[in-house]
Parts: sequence; structure tokens; C-alpha cells
Amino acid sequence: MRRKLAAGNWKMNGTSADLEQIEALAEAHAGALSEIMIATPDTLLHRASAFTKTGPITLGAQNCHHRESGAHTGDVSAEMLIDAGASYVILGHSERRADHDEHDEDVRSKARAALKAGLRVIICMGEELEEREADNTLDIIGGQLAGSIPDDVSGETLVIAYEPIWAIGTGKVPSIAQISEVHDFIRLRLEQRFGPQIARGIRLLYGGSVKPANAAEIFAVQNVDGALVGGASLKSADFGPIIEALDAS
Ligand SMILES: O=C[C@H](O)COP(=O)(O)O
Repeated sequence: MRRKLAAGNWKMNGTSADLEQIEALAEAHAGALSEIMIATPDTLLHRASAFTKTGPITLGAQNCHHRESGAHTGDVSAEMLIDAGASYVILGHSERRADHDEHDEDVRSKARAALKAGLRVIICMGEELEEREADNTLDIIGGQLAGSIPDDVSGETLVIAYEPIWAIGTGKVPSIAQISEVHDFIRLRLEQRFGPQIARGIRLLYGGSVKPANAAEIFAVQNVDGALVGGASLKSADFGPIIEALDAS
């Protein structure tokens, strides 16, 4: 049985004044059935960890370097993230792929480093609108799966987030049939590569304009084990109902 995961990605948003959002979530959802993860900016991790020592919330980061340490100005290693309070790291987000020219092999080597250090990884993948319209979505996802995910993974350590790029921050959401098709495809590919036992333990998140109003419908899809939420994770008043919808699914 896979534990549902409501993951928030704050992206480049949030200062110390916003820690009260995490405090409010921790209080309101102390009894949540689902796991709740918030990937704050690295600058907030240590202080946010004060609110996550007990209860259902875990913390994550949004990137890490593929090396353990050394002369890499401005970068942060997986070990440093753990030291600051993270237990997850999001890797391969389309914004990192676009802004920092990250490719599947970069994501894979970062994932190896993160797993070696003891982080769980949320590896993101998704198609551009042109790729969707050209009916290439499954080819794109198949390539990203093969290229981004290292060999040594388990249901404990790997989460995959399907995030169609055209749905991120746009208010556009794929149809339920489209979400279902991609998630079933990912599960099948994982079974083929890792075997049914490992594949069935890996959680698959949907991401892209998840809001309180559409969460329940998305969470009803088989093989959707939660969500990676951007904008609606910034305020506890928005993220809370999404967590409740996941608990109820
Ligand atoms: O990581 C989160 C996704 O990019 C979704 O962002 P969004 O919920 O603002 O569309």
C-alpha cells in the first residue's frame, strides 16, 4: 500500500515571514493520513525544521549538486540539505531543465548523489504543449524515465512527478483520461524495468495547476498517489484543502 503524498514546491518564493504557513499546516493537519512534504527554498530549511520535528510534515529541497563537496561556488550538496533538515529533494523539474540546461543525465547523476547521501528523490518529467499536440507524450515520458532515473531505487526512495509543462502555473490541466494514460504508462515502464514489487511501491504524483477545486477529481485516478503542488502550496488555506482531498481519496 503506497502512502499518499501531498508535496508542495515553493520554488523561489518565501522568506522567514512565510514560515507561519508551515506552522499552520503542521497544526491543522497533525492527524493527516497522507504524508505532507514542503520543498522550501534552501534558505528556509533549517528554520522550517522547527515545525516538522513531530507530525506529518517533512521537508524537501528543490535541487542538489551531483558531487559530495568541493569547489562548486554557489552549489549545495545532498549532505548539506540533510544537515539543514531536508529528507527529500526534487530533481529534474522542468524549470531547472529550462533555466539551467539540465538534461536527463544530469538529473540521474544528481539523483545518485542524493540517494547515496540518504535523501528521497522526487524526479519530475513532462511534455511540452507541442509534444502533446504531436501525440508524442508517451515517447517523451518514456525517454525521461529511462534517462533520469538511476538503477538503484526503491519504493521508499523514489517518487515520480508527472508534470506537463503546459499545465504548470497556467491554470490548464490535462483531462482525467490524459493523466490516467500517462500514470498507467509510467507504472508499466517501472514494472518492466524494476519488476512489479519495486514498481508498485513507487509513488506517482501529478503536478500542474492542482487547486482545491480540481484535487479530488485528480486524486480519484488510479495510479495517482498524490500531487506536486506549486502556487497552491504557498498558503496553508489553499494547500490544506488539497491535503484533505488526498486524505479522503
Ligand atoms: O512543482 C510544481 C509544479 O511546477 C506545479 O506548479 P503549479 O501548481 O503552480 O502549476
